[in-house]
Amino acid sequence: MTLTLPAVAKLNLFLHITGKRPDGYHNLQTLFQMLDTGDVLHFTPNESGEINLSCDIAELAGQDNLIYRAAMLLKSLASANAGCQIRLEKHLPMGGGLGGGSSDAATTLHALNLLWQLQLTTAELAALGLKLGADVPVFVHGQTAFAEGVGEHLQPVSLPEKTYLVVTPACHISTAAIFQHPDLKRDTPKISMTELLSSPWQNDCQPLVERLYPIVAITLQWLLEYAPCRMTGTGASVFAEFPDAASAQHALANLPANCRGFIARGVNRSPLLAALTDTDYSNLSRHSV
Ligand SMILES: C[C@@](CO)(OP(=O)(O)O)[C@H](O)COP(=O)(O)OP(=O)(O)OC[C@H]1O[C@@H](n2ccc(N)nc2=O)[C@H](O)[C@@H]1O
Ligand SMILES: Nc1ncnc2c1ncn2[C@@H]1O[C@H](COP(=O)(O)OP(=O)(O)O)[C@@H](O)[C@H]1O
Repeated sequence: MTLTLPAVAKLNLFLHITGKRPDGYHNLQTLFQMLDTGDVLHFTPNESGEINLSCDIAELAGQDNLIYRAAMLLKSLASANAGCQIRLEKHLPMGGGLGGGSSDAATTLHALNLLWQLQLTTAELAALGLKLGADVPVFVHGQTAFAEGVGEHLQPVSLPEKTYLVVTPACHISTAAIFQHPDLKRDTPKISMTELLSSPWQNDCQPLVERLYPIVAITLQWLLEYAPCRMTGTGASVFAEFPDAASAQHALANLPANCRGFIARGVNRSPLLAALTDTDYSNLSRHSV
């Protein structure tokens, strides 16, 4: 049998950097919006004791993929012959501030927890996920949430479910390079979630990224013709909220040549969480190998 599960994207509706920790990581206050769109992963368990990852994009099939690394974290808790063939259908732009790699890792943790009958709780999976990346826990929990710390202290938030146009200009931005940059604004005062939710939303990385990557600034100027817009994460993707899919489609039809774009709906509960809670997987492992 094969278990197929989604791994959706996120937007940072706002992203404030409130300080730098002694270990070099930064404390954030951010609002993670789950989208209904993303990658798809297929898990076929076996008793080979091996993890095999395949993907049409050859560079993603290696052992540095977050999917492989997530599987190896669980492998150390499973029986020696626990194995799995994993196929990644990659749809999300990579390195675009949409969290695609982190989301793939979170879906992998849930899938193998089920298939190998490890019975880890969501909180335990999130703690394991944090070893892989600051963005992994929010995808493990699968809820639109306000986050603090490096993104691991999460408080679910219920937002109106809006339509977004997400646009990714053709440039690759390293998250680490933005966080290391001396000009990054990293002293935004920490304020309460209630105050944040009712203040204008901004991304502290955006001014620096716009300066270092003019294509991001140009893309934001283009999108601003249609709706107020912002950058997600450390970029390069930008997004705007639209009243309906038709108006988002109108902007998408005029996308600049050097950009990719897609329309997605914001959701309070990710499709992964919906699949995990709405499906009865209790018989899964008996039929799985
Ligand atoms: C900034 C955010 C906002 O959602 O998004 P992205 O643009 O990457 O999607 C995330 O916090 C990114 O999370 P993630 O992409 O998992 O980052 P990680 O792999 O943990 O870290 C990459 C590098 O960024 C820096 N880093 C990351 C997170 C953080 N809170 N402080 C940091 O200083 C560190 O230098 C780290 O070595
Ligand atoms: N499953 C994966 N999907 C995408 N990228 C991955 C994956 N595993 C590792 N990576 C690496 O992580 C980097 C950041 O990926 P991604 O999560 O898409 O971006 P971001 O953190 O900006 O949202 C990629 O450039 C790629 O080298």
